[in-house]
Amino acid sequence: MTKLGDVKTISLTVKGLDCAACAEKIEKVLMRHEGVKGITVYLGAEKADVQFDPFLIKEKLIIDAINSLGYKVLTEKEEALQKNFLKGERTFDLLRIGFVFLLIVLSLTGITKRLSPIDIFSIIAIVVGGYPLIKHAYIDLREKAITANVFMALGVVAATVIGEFRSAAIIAFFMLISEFIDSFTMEKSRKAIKDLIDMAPKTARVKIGDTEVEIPVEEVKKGDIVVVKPGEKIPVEGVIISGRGSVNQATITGESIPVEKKEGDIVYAATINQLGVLFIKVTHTGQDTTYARIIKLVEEAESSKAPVQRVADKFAAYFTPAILAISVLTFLITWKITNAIAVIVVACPCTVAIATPLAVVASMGKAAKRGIIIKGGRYLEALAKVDTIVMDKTGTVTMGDPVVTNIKGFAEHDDKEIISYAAGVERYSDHPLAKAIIKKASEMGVAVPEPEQYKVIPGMGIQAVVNDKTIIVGSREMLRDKNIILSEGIEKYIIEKEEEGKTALLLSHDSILCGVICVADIIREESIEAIASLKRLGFDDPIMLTGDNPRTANAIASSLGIKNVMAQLLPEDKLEAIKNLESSGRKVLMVGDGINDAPALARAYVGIAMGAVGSDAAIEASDVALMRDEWKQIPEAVMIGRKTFSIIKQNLAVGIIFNLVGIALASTGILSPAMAAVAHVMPDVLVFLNSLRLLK
Ligand SMILES: Nc1ncnc2c1ncn2[C@@H]1O[C@H](COP(=O)(O)OP(=O)(O)OP(=O)(O)O)[C@@H](O)[C@H]1O
Ligand SMILES: [Zn+2]
Repeated sequence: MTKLGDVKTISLTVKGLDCAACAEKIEKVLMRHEGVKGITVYLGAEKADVQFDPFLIKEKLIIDAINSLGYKVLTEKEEALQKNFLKGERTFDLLRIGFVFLLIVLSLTGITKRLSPIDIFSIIAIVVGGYPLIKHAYIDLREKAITANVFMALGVVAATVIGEFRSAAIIAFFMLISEFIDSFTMEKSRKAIKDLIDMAPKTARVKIGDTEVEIPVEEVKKGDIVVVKPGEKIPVEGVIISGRGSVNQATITGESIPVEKKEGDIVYAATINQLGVLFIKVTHTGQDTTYARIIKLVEEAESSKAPVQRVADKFAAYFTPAILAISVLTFLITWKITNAIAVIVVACPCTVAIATPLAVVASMGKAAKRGIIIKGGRYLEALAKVDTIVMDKTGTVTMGDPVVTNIKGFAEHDDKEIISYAAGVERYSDHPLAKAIIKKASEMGVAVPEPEQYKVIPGMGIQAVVNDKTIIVGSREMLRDKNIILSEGIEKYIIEKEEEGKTALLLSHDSILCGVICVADIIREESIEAIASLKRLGFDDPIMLTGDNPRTANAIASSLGIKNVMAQLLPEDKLEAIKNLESSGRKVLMVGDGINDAPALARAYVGIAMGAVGSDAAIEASDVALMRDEWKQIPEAVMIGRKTFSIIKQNLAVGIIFNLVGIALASTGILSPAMAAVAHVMPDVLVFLNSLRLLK
């Protein structure tokens, strides 16, 4: 039973959304209904998520409300038929345009001047062509919205009233074309996102007893065993329990060089098994798979508007009343109704409205296909504006998979003893340094004792009781707090190792220093190249942040060509460092692995997480998630941002200049209403062609 106050969410597929104005209209109208709690419209995904109280309003009423605005909400069944449906609608549109065109040609070839067959043809054209315009205008007016539709209808009606039948027919014709282009362009820019969705597998072959049954992918449950043969798409996310394969993960990472997968490895939905037979135990299905979440992120990303779009929306809001005023003024000054009609006809708020979403949707889809998930239009714009690169050390410029390189025992402790105590202390730690020590212990065949009274000091080390001794493992700072003084010889040894880029961990028991363990992490080769290309993009002074000591940090930084290092930072200091940079006016692009630098990633102007595939936390914390663990995607993401933003600016300029020039020419009578209608279509086409460059 539903009761008052319950909130339910439905996700509707809505057809006919052409520009930001549509989204706003739906949001405004629906919110007026009692019981509707919230609504988000995703233009590119053609979706609306509606939160409502089922006690107060029925689902059907919400759908009807959207339909009554002239859109079409698809039921699941209709959605399945969507493609054919769309095709049908398109041919119908084309037929209508063709028909009106024919009538105009006929009327233009007429010889006689009297209201005769020619004008009658024109009038038929006006009725057929004008009908959808007038219908849309009526719907908008009923909602008290003065939109482009209203203008167009006004133009057609006004021209008809003063007996300019041919002009009216031509206006109707070009308005139809303009609407057609708008819907077509939005659809084209959605292509990259659509491609992603289309790649989702539909069926899975599940092993039941000794037989294999092919079932729809929605019916696969967690724990099922799915069989995937060579050349087949992997339908689910899971772990390989037997078999080996060569898997193309391009759908997720954008990288089409296949990855070798064996027992125990994770495979992702929508990737392709090129070689070998795989038996996969399902861990994630449906909306929980990495693939489904990537799609959802990209779809929802649009609701985060680029700031430049807010400016455009504002412009569009003032634009309409301004045009009406100019049109009236034109009439009052020139006393020519045709000039006033031309003004209304040439004015085109749609170009300004679609300029940004067109570019944003195209770029996000394109980037997603390459394994770069950008979580919103505003991050595309932010990527174009960042001026400072900050990166984390461990796991970001290094592999995050350190190994123990040296062990040195003092005061009669041998290597095995040192590593055994250290491993005991680190036994339950997730820190990469801890993993290195535990791995070394097992390589040396040393047992890992059980720690007690375990105390972690973040960014410093760990203290624990092992075999009745109080042991500390950690940085120099950790020991300094305990008043443990290092001899000159030990100090020299540590400095030497640190200058080689190794991290020295000190081990003490009962306030006596008894050993040093050196750990080294491998630098990612491609980070050197990527940092060099970032410098070419104008990021002259990249900054490295680390909790490690300054000597080790500097050794690593200098091999990357980085001069600016902030070392010995506690986790909260990293956040502070980003805050300080931003308050000094810098726009920071932070690169991290999303594991222990999530707050800094979230705080930065743009946070990019490396190797986010398989790490929910990293995808969550970042603004841009890289599905491939590759540095070269960072300059690529910056380039995508810059290119998109410059195309948006060009689009807006085209829209604004065309309108200004067009209105000037129309009000002075240089553009006739018919010519104005032709001119109206041009900026849309230009903006469309310009945005298509992003899909390349
Ligand atoms: N579990 C641990 N065992 C031993 N030493 C530790 C441990 N955790 C931290 N330390 C010491 O504290 C220092 C800083 O650790 P922190 O976790 O802040 O940075 P990190 O992950 O090593 O490097 P980065 O900041 O570049 O990611 C380490 O270099 C190490 O000396
Ligand atoms: Zn000792």
